[in-house]
Amino acid sequence: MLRTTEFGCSGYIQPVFKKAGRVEHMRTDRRLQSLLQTQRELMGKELWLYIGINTFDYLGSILSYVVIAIPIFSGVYGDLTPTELSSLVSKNAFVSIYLISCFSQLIDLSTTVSDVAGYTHRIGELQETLLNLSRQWKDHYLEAKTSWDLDKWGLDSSRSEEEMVPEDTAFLLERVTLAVPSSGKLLIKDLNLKISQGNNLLIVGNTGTGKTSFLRVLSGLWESTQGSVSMLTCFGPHGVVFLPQRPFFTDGTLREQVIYPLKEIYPLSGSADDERILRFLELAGLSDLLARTGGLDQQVDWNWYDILSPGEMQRLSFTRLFYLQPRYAVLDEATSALTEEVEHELYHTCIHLGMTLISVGHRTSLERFHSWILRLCGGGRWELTKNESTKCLLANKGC
Ligand SMILES: Nc1ncnc2c1ncn2[C@@H]1O[C@H](COP(=O)(O)OP(=O)(O)OP(=O)(O)O)[C@@H](O)[C@H]1O
Repeated sequence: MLRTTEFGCSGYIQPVFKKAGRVEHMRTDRRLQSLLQTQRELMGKELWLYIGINTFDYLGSILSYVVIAIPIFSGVYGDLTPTELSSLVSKNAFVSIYLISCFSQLIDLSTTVSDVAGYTHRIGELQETLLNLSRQWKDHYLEAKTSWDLDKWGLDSSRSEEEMVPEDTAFLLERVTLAVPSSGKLLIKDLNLKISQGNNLLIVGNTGTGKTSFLRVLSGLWESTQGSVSMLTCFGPHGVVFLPQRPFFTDGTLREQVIYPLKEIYPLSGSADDERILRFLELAGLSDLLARTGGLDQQVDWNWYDILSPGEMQRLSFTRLFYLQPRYAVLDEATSALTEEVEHELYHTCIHLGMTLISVGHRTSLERFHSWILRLCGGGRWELTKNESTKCLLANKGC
């Protein structure tokens, strides 16, 4: 029986899947029929090829006797003794059969060659795409920007003084226009924005107005259509960490989930690291997870997506964020599965740990943690407003 995970469903989708059993059965059946139809067509074509090859093999050997029979019966070899004649017939049959076998091998070889050509073509295409991607990557991002140990952009002495950007700035956007790459739908037009330390930014707007796309541009996944986007800090604990809408988990122990994507620092980090992780698990409300896994380093054979509820997944991503403690945290609806109270606690901890937040969210309760609000209105329109009510709240680093 197929497990639900083989359909890409986590345990939390099972009830829906169970009720939709008949529909799924019909859809699977339809796909299977289409697969069988393709196989039938393929077999139909291959059948004629194999009939041709085998007929050539068998009839070819008979044909050699027919060919030699004509001169024998027409008297061309009338002066040969029966022994010489039989030797001639067998020699002729041997040569013919050898020739036919060589032809058969050539035909077999052509099938193999066409298979190899197909594979080579695919590998070639993959290589070409990878080359193009790496070329694009090199064109648009300095190698140093992707490094975790990047020196600050502001310290680059090759830049003139006018070009210098304050060290506490993470992103600088100049006249940025953004459209969906596949459809060209305009999302943001002519946006100027500087995201610097201590200025938390909340991005709001209706569904599909481009909030997540804007974060994609900040992270460098998408390019802006016009204008320039500069990321002036590095990815990682000393710079910026992105928390996506759907948390990402690797396979492995609880510690590996928390410290991801760091791996090498453990076990050098020692017991102080354990204490930090335990504290952050507690702050994120996940102390019970330790009992479920049997310890930080206990190997587990489950898929983390199957055993955690959506809310627990978001709490675990926050544990990771607390552990990495970056200067900037980009949160894409990172608390959508949690209650307002929990959201309040998690945001409070982030601010307390000194992070500058760039959040996407729909709840108005988020506004209190952000000093700037960028509202995307659709069709490229946007509004950037200062949220005065948070002044003392953020200054006190508490709510
Ligand atoms: N990978 C993609 N390929 C093509 N179009 C995309 C892709 N991702 C998003 N879009 C389109 O870009 C537009 C903006 O999507 P985006 O996810 O940024 O919206 P959003 O404001 O974050 O929405 P939501 O509030 O639902 O998360 C939508 O029309 C969407 O269909």
